[in-house]
Amino acid sequence: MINYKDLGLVNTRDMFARAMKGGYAIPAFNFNNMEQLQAIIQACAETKSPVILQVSKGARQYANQTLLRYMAEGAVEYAKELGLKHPEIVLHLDHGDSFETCKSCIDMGFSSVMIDGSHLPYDENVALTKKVVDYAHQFDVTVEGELGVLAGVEDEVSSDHHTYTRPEEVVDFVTKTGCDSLAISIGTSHGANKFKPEQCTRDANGVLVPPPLAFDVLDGVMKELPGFPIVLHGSSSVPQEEVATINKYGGALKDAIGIPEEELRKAAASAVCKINIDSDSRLAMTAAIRKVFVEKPAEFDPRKYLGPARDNMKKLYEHKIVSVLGSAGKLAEE
Ligand SMILES: O=C(CO)COP(=O)(O)O
Ligand SMILES: O=C[C@H](O)COP(=O)(O)O
Ligand SMILES: [Zn+2]
Ligand SMILES: [Zn+2]
Repeated sequence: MINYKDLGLVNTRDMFARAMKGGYAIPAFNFNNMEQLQAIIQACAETKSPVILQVSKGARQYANQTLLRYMAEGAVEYAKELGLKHPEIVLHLDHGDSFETCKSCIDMGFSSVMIDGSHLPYDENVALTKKVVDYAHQFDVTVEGELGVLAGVEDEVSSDHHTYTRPEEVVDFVTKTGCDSLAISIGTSHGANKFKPEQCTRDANGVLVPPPLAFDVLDGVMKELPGFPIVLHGSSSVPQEEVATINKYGGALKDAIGIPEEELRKAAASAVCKINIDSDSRLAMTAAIRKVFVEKPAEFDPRKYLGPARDNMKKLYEHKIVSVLGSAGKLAEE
């Protein structure tokens, strides 16, 4: 049993309270490998931003959960080396799928967990989330629950149909479970193809324009739960210049489209305190690597393509922090 506080990590409580007051959101970036983690920490150190490092089930399988945990511990020291006296780094389990997974993360030093019972019948979601909260809170670990189903991977019935969060359920859910934040569904989804072309319109230049998010649902939730931290999953913007680079250098991404950054700015200014971004980092990494492979086909030192990939991800993370989420300069102590 290791407590995250001994690793220099923090939970989300204070971070979210400040983000709520200040009208900005904390970036939640997924990481699976060293270059991604370096890019995240470099971006946070330069912008003096708090950050949530997310580990998914897929990341645990790919990289090993113990190794990722030690990498996050190392990230605290790395952030200090880069000049932050008091880094604020959360190590968070993304989409925890069982009590056992959440417990094992808490026991090895995670400071925050998501228990995703959104696909379960309501009462089962409540019971599972409460069980995780009761365990987590003994160690001051914060818990994110979820109500509503995101389109796509979370929605196994059909990807056409998604279920927005029902504002009339949120007070009951939060009261019964004691969760610290709530992920909601208002039209975002995971991956780089968030909308079908037929759901979109086209602007004067023929560029796809996605349908707007359901801000009325977010408003409804905020009315029911004033001051409660809300989380948005599936919030990559799918930068079209990265998509174009990937396709120029041999990729085959079709109809890739994300959430316009203007909508994320609006969400960040509201009760949305955590914005999850993974796909954009994957696109930035892939674009940079493809470019090197095509332009320098004789290169075989991985540092020569993973280095540019890291730089491109760092640029993306900084952009999100500074120009979209507004978390730059928001550390509690300098
Ligand atoms: O929600 C996410 C991780 O939980 C990531 O969403 P994106 O696929 O939009 O980056
Ligand atoms: O929620 C999804 C995240 O982007 C993690 O994705 P993954 O399950 O492929 O690691
Ligand atoms: Zn979910
Ligand atoms: Zn997610």
